[in-house]
Amino acid sequence: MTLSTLVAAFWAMLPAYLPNNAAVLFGGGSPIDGGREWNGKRLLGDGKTWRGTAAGILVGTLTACGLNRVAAAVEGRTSWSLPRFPLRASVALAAGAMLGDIVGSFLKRRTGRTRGAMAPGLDQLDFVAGALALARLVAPNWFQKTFTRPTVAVVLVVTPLLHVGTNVGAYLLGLKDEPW
Ligand SMILES: CC(C)=CCC/C(C)=C/CC/C(C)=C/CC/C(C)=C/COC[C@@H](COP(=O)(O)O)OC/C=C(\C)CC/C=C(\C)CC/C=C(\C)CCC=C(C)C
Ligand SMILES: Nc1ccn([C@@H]2O[C@H](COP(=O)(O)OP(=O)(O)OP(=O)(O)O)[C@@H](O)[C@H]2O)c(=O)n1
Ligand SMILES: [Mg+2]
Repeated sequence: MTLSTLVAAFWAMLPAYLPNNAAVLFGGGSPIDGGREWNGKRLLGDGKTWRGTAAGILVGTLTACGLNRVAAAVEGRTSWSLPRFPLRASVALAAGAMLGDIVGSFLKRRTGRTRGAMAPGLDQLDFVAGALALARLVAPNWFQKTFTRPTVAVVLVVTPLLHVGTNVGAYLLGLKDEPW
């Protein structure tokens, strides 16, 4: 795991990382499932809101646009490979992260976990699966160039660490009711 692969993986994943942070900061309001239940359990729960999802997609897409400008500004001055994000890849990473997180919540409700309950592994990787799957679907050539096997391996190892770290950080700052 070289530093260059670490940087490329983190860079490529930022448009999928920051949507989760944005949803924490700007989320709330009407739940996506409208309070609907299935077999006596909520479809998604109050933790998945329209505002949080929209904020996440917007912030993730804007993050990718900003990273493209940073990459252009430092081009030639760094040996690191800083991927550029086509618009459809940007939106796919951000929307896929939100969609993956929503599917994670759907599965958590089906297993009887209440909103905010811990689901180790699922909590840390549901949004990664959604982001990578949607990006691969809508921008296959870009995806293949950007998410090489080593990069995906780094993403799968490093993301849970970052996820736990930022959740604990947000909990300590009073931004989340639980540190996961
Ligand atoms: C990484 C380690 C070991 C320690 C990190 C400590 C740290 C960075 C604490 C910051 C906490 C904080 C206040 C962050 C601000 C954003 C925020 C409100 C985070 C809360 O979100 C937590 C969580 C929500 O996801 P969930 O709904 O699925 O539970 O976020 C999940 C984390 C990820 C999706 C992956 C990790 C995310 C990042 C590395 C992005 C963090 C980026 C920033 C804190 C801003 C820095 C910006 C750039 C461009 C580097
Ligand atoms: N699509 C989303 C995702 C997250 N959030 C906000 O971000 C917080 C943290 O997200 P997460 O940990 O994924 O939700 P939980 O509250 O833990 O709910 P669940 O058990 O369904 O994961 C949520 O409580 C909610 O306030 C939101 O509004 N909309
Ligand atoms: Mg949670």
